[in-house]
Order: sequence, then C-alpha cells, then structure tokens
Amino acid sequence: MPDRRQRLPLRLLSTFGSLFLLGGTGLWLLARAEDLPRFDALIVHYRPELLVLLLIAFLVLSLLAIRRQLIRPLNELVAYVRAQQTGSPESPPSHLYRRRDDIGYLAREIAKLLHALHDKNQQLHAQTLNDPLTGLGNRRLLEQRLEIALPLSRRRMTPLSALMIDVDHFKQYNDHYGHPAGDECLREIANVLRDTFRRETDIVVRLGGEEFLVVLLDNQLDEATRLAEGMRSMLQAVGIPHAWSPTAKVVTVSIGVATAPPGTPIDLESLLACADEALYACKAAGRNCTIGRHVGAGIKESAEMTS
Ligand SMILES: Nc1nc2c(ncn2[C@@H]2O[C@H](COP(=O)(O)OP(=O)(O)OP(=O)(O)O)[C@@H](O)[C@H]2O)c(=O)[nH]1
Repeated sequence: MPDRRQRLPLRLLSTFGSLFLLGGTGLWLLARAEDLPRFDALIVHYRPELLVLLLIAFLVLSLLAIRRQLIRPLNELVAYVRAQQTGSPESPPSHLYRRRDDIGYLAREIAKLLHALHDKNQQLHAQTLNDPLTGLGNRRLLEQRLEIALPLSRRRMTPLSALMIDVDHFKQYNDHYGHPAGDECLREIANVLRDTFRRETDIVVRLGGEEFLVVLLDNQLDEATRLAEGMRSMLQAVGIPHAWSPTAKVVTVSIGVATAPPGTPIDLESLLACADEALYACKAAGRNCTIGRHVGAGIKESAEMTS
C-alpha cells in the first residue's frame, strides 16, 4: 500500500524510477538481442529505430506523468483562485485540499490566504463606512444607503425625513472639560441616538465634529419631529453635566428636521440643505429645540424649548 504521506518529489521519483526501469530493461534486451539468434537479423537491422521508439515512449510517458501530477492540479488551483474573486471564499476542490503532497499543501495555504484576505477586506470595508470615534456610520455609509433608499421611497411614494442634530455649545464643553471628555460626550450622544433610532431602516451617522444625521424612511414630519424630541429629552435625562453652557446645566442638542413628502423628487443635498436650514432656525431660536419643515415649504412646526 503506498505511503499516503509521501511528498510530490517521492511520487515523481517513483514514477520516473519505474519509467527508467522499463526503458532500461528494453535497452538491455536490445543490447542482448545479438545473442539471440532468432531475432538477430531483425534486431540488428532495426536497433536504432527501436532505440528511438523506446526513447519517444519514455518521453511521452514522462510528459503524461508530469501533466497528471503537476500541470492538471496546478491548472485546477488557478481556476479555483480565479473563481474566488468575489464573495466569500470557498474551500478548494477536496481532491486537491486533501492531497498530502506539496500540491495539497499549496492548496491549503492558498485557501488560508484567501480567507485572511477576505476578513481583512471586510474589516477595511467596515472601517470605511464607520466613524471610528462613535462606531456610528459615516457620510459614506449614508450615501451608500441612500443610493437605494431615495429611489425606493420615490417609487413606493413614501415620505423621507432627515434629522440634523448638532450639540449646543460644544466648543465650550471641549474648552472646559478637555478634548478627551468631549470625545466621551460624543460617544454618549451616539449611544442615545442608537437607543432612539432602532429600526433596521434608520440610518444614523456622524457627519463630522459634533454633528449627527439620522435619516428615517417612511416617517411623516410629525412622527419624525416626535422622534427627534424623544432623542432630545433622552439626552437631557442622561444629564451629561455642562456647567459652561449658556443654554442648560447639561449637554443639549438642536435638531433640524426636514421631510420630503411622498413622491417628492429629492436628492441627498437638497434634503440635507433643508434640514440644515431648520437646524439654523433652532440655533437662532435659542438652541435645545427641534424645528421641522417640509422640503420646499416654510417652517412647519417648532417643538418645545427647554432650558
Ligand atoms: N472632543 C471632540 N471635539 C470635537 C470633535 N470634532 C469637533 N469638535 C469640536 O466641536 C466644537 C464645535 O464648535 P462649534 O462649531 O463652534 O459649535 P458649538 O460650540 O457647539 O456651538 P453651537 O453649535 O452654535 O451651539 C469645536 O470646538 C471642535 O473642536 C471631536 O471629534 N471630538
């Protein structure tokens, strides 16, 4: 029974060894042919041709062995690697993966490498879509999700709301509590956002600095404003002290809400511009409040202000 753990060189050695033995025997017989009176004339006459024929047979058999043992499995490996260009990698064909020789070793190493590359890619992909400070999404994620959400909401005639959320007097917070405390404060706010907007379809991102954005699919202005108010009160209930804020004793936010009514042809920029205008109105109105408006309309409603 052949040793299953033999390596490729051993296999080749045994294949070539057999071929050499075969060829050698043939040559020896030819060499001895002169001693055999029966074949004498025939062998002497055809010896050069027979030698060439034996050599050719030897070469053909060698090439076949190389093709079977090396070239075919290597081609299969190449085909396997090519098939793994997209999606999560699968295992190589089992007859290659299980081989105990160098080809099997190569197949297993390639599979390991492809899996590691896939994991790394996933990691990098997540990093490009997430804000490293808060773990929320970033603008890129927002754009990616809205690429699908905007046309879908138009097609299904559903409303679309954007909540632009800005921390009040955050510069004072940083100045007095320090930048690391400022970072921690942003993380707390991110947690409140996560707790408030829990639907799978809610898109919650940090746009940068102390500005966050939430996009709600299928929420009318009243509902979006109510949710924004819920988030604002929850943050106040958390009560992150802000002794230097002229608005309140705790960290507060101002929220501008913009809603595109069903069927409104809208793009991200116009939705954000409208939410920004509403936010600006909040800041002008004294901060720590929510103001909502329909896209293309004047200020629709203003929610409570708390000091
Ligand atoms: N800790 C921390 N601070 C940040 C970060 N990004 C931006 N900031 C700070 O956020 C502050 C934003 O200041 P402003 O734009 O003046 O806004 P504000 O002080 O909140 O004033 P209003 O929005 O008008 O209430 C600046 O001091 C920035 O340095 C961050 O990642 N971490």
